[in-house]
Amino acid sequence: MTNERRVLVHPDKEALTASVAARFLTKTIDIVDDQGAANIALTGGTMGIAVLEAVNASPARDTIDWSKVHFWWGDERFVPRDSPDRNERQAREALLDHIAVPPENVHPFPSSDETPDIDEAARLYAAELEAFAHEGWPVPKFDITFLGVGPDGHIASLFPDRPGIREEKASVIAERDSPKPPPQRLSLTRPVINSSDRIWLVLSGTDKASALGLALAGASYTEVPVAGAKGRKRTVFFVDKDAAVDVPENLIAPSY
Ligand SMILES: O=C(O)[C@H](O)[C@@H](O)[C@H](O)[C@H](O)COP(=O)(O)O
Repeated sequence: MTNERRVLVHPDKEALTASVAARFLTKTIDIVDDQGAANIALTGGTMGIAVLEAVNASPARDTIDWSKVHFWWGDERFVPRDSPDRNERQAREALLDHIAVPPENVHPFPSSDETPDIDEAARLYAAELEAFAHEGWPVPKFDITFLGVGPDGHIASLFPDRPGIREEKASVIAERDSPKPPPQRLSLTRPVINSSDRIWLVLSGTDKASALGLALAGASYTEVPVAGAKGRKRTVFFVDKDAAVDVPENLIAPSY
C-alpha cells in the first residue's frame, strides 16, 4: 500500500458523490469489522454535504452498525447552533438525523450561542478530542477525514497565509477573519488533520482545478493549504473531470 497521493477522476459531480459515498460505506464496514469502531471527521461545504446525502440515499446505508461510528468535524462556522450555516446542522439534515447513530457518538464543535468566546470554544473542542485520545496523540485516531477544497486551496478553515495554517501545536484554532463567509470559524489544525489514517478530499468544478494542480505540483502549504494534506496511510483526491484539468496525467489513477 503506497501512501502516494492518488487522484480518482469521475465524469461529473453526480458520479463523483455516488462513488465517494459507495467507497465510504464499504470502507467504514471494513474498519468497524477490523477495529470494532470508526472515527470519521466530516467537512462542511457543498461537496461534503452532497456526499452525506448520497450516503443517506444508498440502499446499503444501514449495512453499517452506526452505533460503532463516531462523527467529528474538521471545521465549523462559529454561528448559533440552529443557524443554516452550521456544518453540523447541514450534516444532520443530510445524514445524521436519518441513521441510528447514538447522540453521544456525534461530536459537534461548540456554537456561538452556547460559548460566545471563540477561544473558549476552541479549547472546549480540543478537550473533547483529548477525551478520546489515542496512542500519544491528543485526539482520536481518525480513520477517514473528509475535506472539501476552496478555489484558493483552503481546507477545513485553514486559509492561505493565515496564522491557522501554520499552527503546529494546538489541535484546534479559531479563525476570526475567514475570506469565506461567515468570518468566524473553528478548525482542526494541519497536524491533527494529517494524523488521520485516510484523508479523502472531494472536489468538483473548474474553479478547483488551479488549487489542485498547484498542490500536486508541490506548492507551499502555507500558500495552498491543500498541498499540506497527507494522511498517515492514504490521501485520495476524488474529483470530477472539470477539477482535474490541471492534474498531470501520470497522477491520475483509473477510477471507472
Ligand atoms: O466549512 C466550510 O466551508 C468547509 O469546511 C470548507 O473547507 C469547504 O469544504 C470548502 O470551502 C469547499 O467547499 P465546496 O465543497 O462547497 O466547494
